[in-house]
Amino acid sequence: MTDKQYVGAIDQGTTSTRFVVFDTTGAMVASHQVEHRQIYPEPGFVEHDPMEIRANTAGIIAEALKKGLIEPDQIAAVGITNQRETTVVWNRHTGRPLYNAIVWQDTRTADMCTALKQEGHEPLFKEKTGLPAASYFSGPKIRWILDNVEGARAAAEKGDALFGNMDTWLIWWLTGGPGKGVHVTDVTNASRTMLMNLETLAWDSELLKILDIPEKMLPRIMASSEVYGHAAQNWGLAPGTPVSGDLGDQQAALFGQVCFEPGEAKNTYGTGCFLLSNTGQKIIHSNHGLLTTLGYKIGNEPPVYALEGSVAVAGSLVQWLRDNLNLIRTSPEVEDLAKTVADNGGVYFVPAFSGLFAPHWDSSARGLIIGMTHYINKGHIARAALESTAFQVNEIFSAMEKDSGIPFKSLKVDGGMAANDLLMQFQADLVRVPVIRSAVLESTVLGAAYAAGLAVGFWSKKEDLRRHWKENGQWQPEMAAALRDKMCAQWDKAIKRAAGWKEEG
Ligand SMILES: Nc1ncnc2c1ncn2[C@@H]1O[C@H](COP(=O)(O)OP(=O)(O)O)[C@@H](O)[C@H]1O
Ligand SMILES: O=P(O)(O)OC[C@H](O)CO
Repeated sequence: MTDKQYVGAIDQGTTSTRFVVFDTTGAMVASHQVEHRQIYPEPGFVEHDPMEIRANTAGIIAEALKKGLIEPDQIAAVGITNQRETTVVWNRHTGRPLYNAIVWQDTRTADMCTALKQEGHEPLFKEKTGLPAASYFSGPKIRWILDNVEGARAAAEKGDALFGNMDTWLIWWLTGGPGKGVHVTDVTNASRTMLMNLETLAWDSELLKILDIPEKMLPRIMASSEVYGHAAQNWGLAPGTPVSGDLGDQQAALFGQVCFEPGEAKNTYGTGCFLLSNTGQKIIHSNHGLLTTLGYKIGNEPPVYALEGSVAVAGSLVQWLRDNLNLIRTSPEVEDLAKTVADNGGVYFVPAFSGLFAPHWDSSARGLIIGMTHYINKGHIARAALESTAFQVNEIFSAMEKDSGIPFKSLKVDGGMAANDLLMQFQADLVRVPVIRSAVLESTVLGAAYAAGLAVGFWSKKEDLRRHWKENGQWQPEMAAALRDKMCAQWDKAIKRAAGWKEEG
């Protein structure tokens, strides 16, 4: 037990990093968030500056505590959750990254993945890691850095270069950096690398050999809730604060939405959109294009697995309407713009900006807007953009039902884009079950706080966390079945036209 009043968690997301402080009831008491630069050096490349993210993280911790009038020594423990797959390789002596972070959305390794398929390796990756050979995952990104950044391979082979996703990078710095920082990750993040064996929860030497990645550079794989190390000076935290929760953001949302039983599922609408369903201690391999992934592992308890449907582009399409087309000034304005028209006017928008993820796994697909006529105005484009998220979710929802063999009775949702009521109604119309929105849209960061708090006795057992969950809004299916089916058929046609667009090379 602890006499401290709060737990804090860092959410290192694709577009921003936030620090949130929670009390014992799971209520948010303070938070602060800053965006970081999106770096697009060429089509298909997406990078972040790891040093910028590191500096932002220190800043937001101090600012959140200041805003909430919270003293650092009132924080019992800190958790972290992160955009998954995004890959950093850095020098262990200086802490300098060898290259920018290669973001999960980046498709530069598409040809490498095609080659893995052509060489017949994909079934082994699927069987051992639950993942197809796709540019989305960390393994190919590490290999790209080793092959393309001068000196990287030699440094990795000597043990001078370390790999990490954003959790590993930040925990290493948080616990002291060069010479002191712990080099760790958790099972959920490791399960997104194409390198971890789902059964042994260890790096798989056969897969490392195929991708030619030295094991020396990989972090130690730990549970999602255990003490990894303690905060160093200069992070705005009391030195010695336990760092004790680590989950990839989508698994953190599953945990934050208290989906602890097999069959419980959640869908998070953020930059991308991710539907995860708890499958308990069973490793279920999908026959419908879903991923098998780790759900969470609490201390010494057995691991919990999940099935996942991943959508690459959801809220980021709204940001694109804002930043690249200047159709709106803020993301929430997309709802008002979409409401200026009664329907999509026949327009379908397939946002395959990073290829298509589940259930298609087509790295060569590219975005399209189809069905254009003189009648179409910006309201229709906004509406089609919002609808594209719901259509993609509907595809993974159906795949999930087919794989599990059990129809869902409802869909629990969260994430920044779930604030959009028009989208929630259209989503309910497509999936034909009630859509139930959690009162805490930031379930991601709450899940990381829960994991950190459980490890230090701030909360004694996960079952106690259920009582904190509250609903904020429900949407019932209203659309006539014939119209819904017609729209889904149009969407299928649009998807087929986006497929296979980019030539190799
Ligand atoms: N009212 C809204 N309608 C549509 N999209 C929204 C709305 N509010 C936020 N978004 C989108 O949601 C995303 C932010 O959600 P968040 O959960 O913070 O994402 P992440 O954790 O991926 O950074 C952004 O892409 C933004 O464009
Ligand atoms: O940053 P988010 O919340 O969109 O999440 C990104 C995912 O973790 C990518 O797999």
